[in-house]
Amino acid sequence: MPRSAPLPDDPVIEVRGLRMTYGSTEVLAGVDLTVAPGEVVCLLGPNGAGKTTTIEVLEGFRLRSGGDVRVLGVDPAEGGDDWRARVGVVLQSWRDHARWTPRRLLTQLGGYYEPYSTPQRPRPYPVEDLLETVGLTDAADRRIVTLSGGMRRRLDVAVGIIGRPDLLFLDEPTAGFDPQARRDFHDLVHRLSDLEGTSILLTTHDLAEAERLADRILILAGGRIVADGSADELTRRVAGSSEVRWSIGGERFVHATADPTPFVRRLFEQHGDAVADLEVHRASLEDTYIAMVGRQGAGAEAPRPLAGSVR
Ligand SMILES: Nc1ncnc2c1ncn2[C@@H]1O[C@H](COP(=O)(O)OP(=O)(O)OP(=O)(O)O)[C@@H](O)[C@H]1O
Repeated sequence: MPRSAPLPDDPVIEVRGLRMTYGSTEVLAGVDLTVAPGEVVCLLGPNGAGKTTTIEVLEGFRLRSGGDVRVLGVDPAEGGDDWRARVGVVLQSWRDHARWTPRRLLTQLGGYYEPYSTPQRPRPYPVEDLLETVGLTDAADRRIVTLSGGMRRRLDVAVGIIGRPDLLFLDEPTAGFDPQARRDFHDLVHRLSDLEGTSILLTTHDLAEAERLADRILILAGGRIVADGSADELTRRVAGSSEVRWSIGGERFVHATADPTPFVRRLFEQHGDAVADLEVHRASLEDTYIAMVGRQGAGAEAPRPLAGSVR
């Protein structure tokens, strides 16, 4: 049945039952995910979980084995030039045009987007602005082959956004970035999302980065999405508890609780000034991630408590 034109509030990505097998190996066993317009969603998962595979199917670079996939209302396997012009891609590694300069490459690529410019979304991004935005102004006329790894990566990001995409895919965009470059990149993602309304799906192994950037985090493990929510939601849902540590008269205590405030209040009501060395440790996204992925690996269903009460 033909689909009607997508509405502005339709999901930019809608995936149901995505499957991918390489030979006899099933990598994706039924992935469901949705990305709303303007959302920044981060896909996490261990090495080999299938994050790049998922992203490349959505980009239209890989043919899936099964399932229903819509990106900007179109099946990426059938996306035409006008669809592709609305999608920005930053691959894990991109090695081409080594003898060109960043300015020449971006000018050339930008030209391809001109026919797809609209009053709401002028295309391409002005090259000088973009060079400035990604911090490559001073390197704009150097041959690409002479750029450092981090500068190459900035150029990769610039290539991904030169067409002012509605939807941007970023596969491990900050691998090899120094802390300053990483912070600049995070600012750029916020700007793209807040000012340009760009929807973004990114993969990373840096959980602090996921926490800082993502409106929503998806964890891919065992071929499926095993967790979907904001960093706070996942931490509460999966780990479910904070850890309170204290000592009284030199003896140390630990207690796990979902709600540490009333627990600490009672502790002081009972023991007053005798309570020393008080620490409240909220489960981190890393605790949550390890619990989720570990649970998947063990095939167990019950949440694993982070800490038990010793008294
Ligand atoms: N073209 C291919 N042919 C056969 N197997 C492949 C192919 N591409 C990927 N794989 C396998 O599929 C699995 C998922 O790979 P993928 O690169 O999607 O994982 P990933 O989650 O992105 O991993 P990483 O975090 O290490 O980048 C891996 O076991 C990989 O070896």
